[in-house]
Amino acid sequence: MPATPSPVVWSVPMRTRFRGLTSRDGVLVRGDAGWGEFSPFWDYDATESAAWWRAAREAADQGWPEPVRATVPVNVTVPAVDAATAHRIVRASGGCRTAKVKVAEPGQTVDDEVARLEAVRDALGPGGAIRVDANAAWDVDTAVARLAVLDRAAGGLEYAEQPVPTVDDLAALRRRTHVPIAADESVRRADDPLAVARAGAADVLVLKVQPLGGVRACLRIAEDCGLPVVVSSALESSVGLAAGVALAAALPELPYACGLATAQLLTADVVADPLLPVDGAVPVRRPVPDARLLAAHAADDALTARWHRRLDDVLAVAGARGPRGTGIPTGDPTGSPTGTPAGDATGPRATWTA
Ligand SMILES: O=C(O)CCC(=O)C1=CC=C[C@@H](O)[C@@H]1C(=O)O
Ligand SMILES: [Mg+2]
Repeated sequence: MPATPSPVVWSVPMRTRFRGLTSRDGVLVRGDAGWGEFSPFWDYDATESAAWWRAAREAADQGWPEPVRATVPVNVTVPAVDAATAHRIVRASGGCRTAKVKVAEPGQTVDDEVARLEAVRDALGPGGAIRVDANAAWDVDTAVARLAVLDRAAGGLEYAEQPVPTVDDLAALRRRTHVPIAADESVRRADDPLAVARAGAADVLVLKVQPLGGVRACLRIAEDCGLPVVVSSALESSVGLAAGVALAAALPELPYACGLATAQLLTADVVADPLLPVDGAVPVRRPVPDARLLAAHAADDALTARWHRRLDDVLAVAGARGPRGTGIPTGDPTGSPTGTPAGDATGPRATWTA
């Protein structure tokens, strides 16, 4: 049976608006080691997106380091939804005992956040862990005041993720709150991902495989930063999520549940066996794209062309290799020795010039 040509552009609606997104799209590329996902958010330019491409090529051409564990504990991710919906999401999470709750959503109030956190605590029970993510929305004074309120509402916060924008802000906030601070954007969008650790500005580092350039790059950050780390997704399909799971599986220490249950935020997936939590954990495995699902969720011509142009820009900036490592990326008519998807051949044949 002919395999699905690589690269393939996919698009899937989100179950709930998250990060301003109502749908998620990206590119899957296949190499000798299997399938990789290149899916930088559209606000990342070609220079920043080069790391995302390196992560995809690592997955496709090299594969990942050996795991030291067979399952990865994961948190449920609660978007900026009403209290009843938040409660339902936590209860339907597949046994997650940690919840990350979005706060500081534009247009919402502290009362919305308090109600959401109280509902999440009720759904989790007293033994659960609750963390919040403000995506750098507050100034330091606002963060000091707001974290005190949200800590009470949650019945105790495990940590607050990127409450404020800069490394200096994180350091200043850390001196004024007892809530532990996790750095996310200050790691993945920084020229030096270790700067926040060297500044003593965080208690935890968030590692996302695609923005940081791959599993091995993240393992080096984890080794060098001298802080506990938590793995989190970039809202990928299960093909891309598998890289985050591989990172979490290879880390010597895993003190926190990982933000890798985000397949739950998508209405569909490109694999027949999505990476979803069972009893609060995701198994360490590498799902293979399903040809029929790729066809069902193939991006339209306009979006496919947009991704073609984007990858041309990234390849030009980064001097990166195209799909299949050739430098002249073309549709791949042959099957891959590993990771050949189930089903009959489908999907658009794409050709990209380097
Ligand atoms: O960490 C999680 O629980 C899920 C992933 C997640 O929250 C995010 C993924 C990508 C970008 C952001 O929207 C957000 C984050 O800031 O961590
Ligand atoms: Mg974050």
